[in-house]
Amino acid sequence: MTSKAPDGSVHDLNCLTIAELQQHAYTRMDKQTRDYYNEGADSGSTLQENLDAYKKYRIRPRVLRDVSKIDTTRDIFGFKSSVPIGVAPTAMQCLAHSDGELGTARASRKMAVPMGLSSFATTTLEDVADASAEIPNVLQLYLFEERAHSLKLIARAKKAGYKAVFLTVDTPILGRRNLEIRNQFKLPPHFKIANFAEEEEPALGDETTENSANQAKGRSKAKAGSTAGYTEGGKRVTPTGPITFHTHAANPTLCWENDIEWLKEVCCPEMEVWVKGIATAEDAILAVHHQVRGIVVSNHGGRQLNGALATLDALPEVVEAVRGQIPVHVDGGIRHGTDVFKALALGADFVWVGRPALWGLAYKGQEGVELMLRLLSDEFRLCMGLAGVTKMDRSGFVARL
Ligand SMILES: Cc1cc2nc3c(=O)[nH]c(=O)nc-3n(C[C@H](O)[C@H](O)[C@H](O)COP(=O)(O)O)c2cc1C
Ligand SMILES: CCCCC(=O)C(=O)O
Repeated sequence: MTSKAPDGSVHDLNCLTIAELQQHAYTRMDKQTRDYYNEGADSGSTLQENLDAYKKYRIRPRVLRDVSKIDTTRDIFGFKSSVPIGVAPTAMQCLAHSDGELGTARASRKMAVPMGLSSFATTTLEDVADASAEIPNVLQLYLFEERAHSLKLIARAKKAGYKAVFLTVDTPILGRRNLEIRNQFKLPPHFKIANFAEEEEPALGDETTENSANQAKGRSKAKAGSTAGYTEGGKRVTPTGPITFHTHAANPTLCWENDIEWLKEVCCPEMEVWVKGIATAEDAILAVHHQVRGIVVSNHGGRQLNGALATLDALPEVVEAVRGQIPVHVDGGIRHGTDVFKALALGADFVWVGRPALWGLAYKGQEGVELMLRLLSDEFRLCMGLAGVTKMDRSGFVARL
C-alpha cells in the first residue's frame, strides 16, 4: 500500500520507519540468516549500546534561519553523494534476498550513495562494479595471511575501477557469536563466496560442498601444504578439516608496520587505503601517522569485542585526535535521520549503515534497500530543516544529556 505525500514522494504505508523495516524483515528470513545478521558478540551489549548512544544526545534547534534550500549532499571519492550515508559492507547478502549485492548496488546507484562490498560477498566484485556504474565502489578487505590471495583480489578491484579499500582491522580474531555457533551457521550450497569461487585456494565458502569437493580432488589447502591457519591461545592452528571463511577473515598477524605499508604499496595510487574498525584516539593518531586516507570508526556492529565503546562514544576522541587531517566516518547503530545528524554534528564526515540494508533486502530486494535509503535520507533532510541547518557542519548542534 502506498500514498503520495504533498511533495510528490511516495510512502510505503506498511513501512514508514527503519524499525518497521526490521519487523518486516524478521518474518522474511529463515532463523539461521536472521540470527547471523542480527546478532552481536557475546551478550550483545555493545550492539545495544551502539543504538543507545544516540539517545544520549539531543539536538539544539536554531530558528529563523531560512531553511528553504537544504543541501544534504557530501563529496566522497570524487562523487557527490546525495546524503552523507553509505551502505556498509556486509557479507553474504544473497542470504537475505536473491537480488543480493546486485540489489544493494542498484539501490545505492538509484539513491546516489556509495556502497561498500564485503570480501565475503555472494556476488563478484566485477558484477557489483557493473551494477554500480558511476557510483564509487569501495572494497572491504580482510587481508589474508597469504598475501597472494589478497593481491589477486586487489588487482581485480583496481581493474574494475574500485576507488578505495577499507581494510577491516577489528577482526584479528573472530568475535564469539553464540547464535552462529548454536545454529552451526553455514552458507547454503547453492551460494558461493563469489570472489573466491574460482580459486582452488583459499577454499572459502560453504564448508560442506566446496571444500569437500576440493578435498575429494586431493587439493585441500592443508594437503597442498600451505600455511593456512590462525592462532588460538598462542598456538598455531592449521585446519586439517574443511577450511571456512571464518578462519580466513581473522588474521591475528595484522599490524601497522607490515600490513598497512604493504597494502598502500599494492593499492596506491589507483585505490585509497582506509582502515575500518578504529575506536580510540591512539589508533587514530597511528592511522594518520601511517598515512591512510581515512578512518571508519566502527566496532563491526557490535559483532567483535563485546564491551567495547559504542561507536558514537568513541567518535569525539577520534575526531579530536585526527584534527581534520583525514576524513573520519562512523558506523554502528544508525537507524534514524536524526542519528546521522548527531554523528555529523559530533564530527563525522560520513556514516555507513549495515543491518538496515540487509533488512531492506529481506523485505523487498533492491526496492527494500531503496526504501531504507529513502527513509533515512528524508528523515535526515527533515532533521536539518527543523534544526535550522542548510548545510551540515559540526558546530554546536547537539548537546549531551
Ligand atoms: C551480517 C553482517 C555481516 C557483516 N560483514 C562484514 C564484512 O564482511 N566485513 C566488514 O568489514 N564488516 C562486516 N560487517 C560490519 C558492517 O560493515 C558494519 O560495520 C556494521 O554492520 C555497522 O553496524 P550496523 O549494522 O548497526 O549499522 C557485517 C555486519 C553484519 C551485521
Ligand atoms: C567471517 C566473518 C565474515 C563476515 C563478517 O564480517 C561478519 O559476519 O561480521
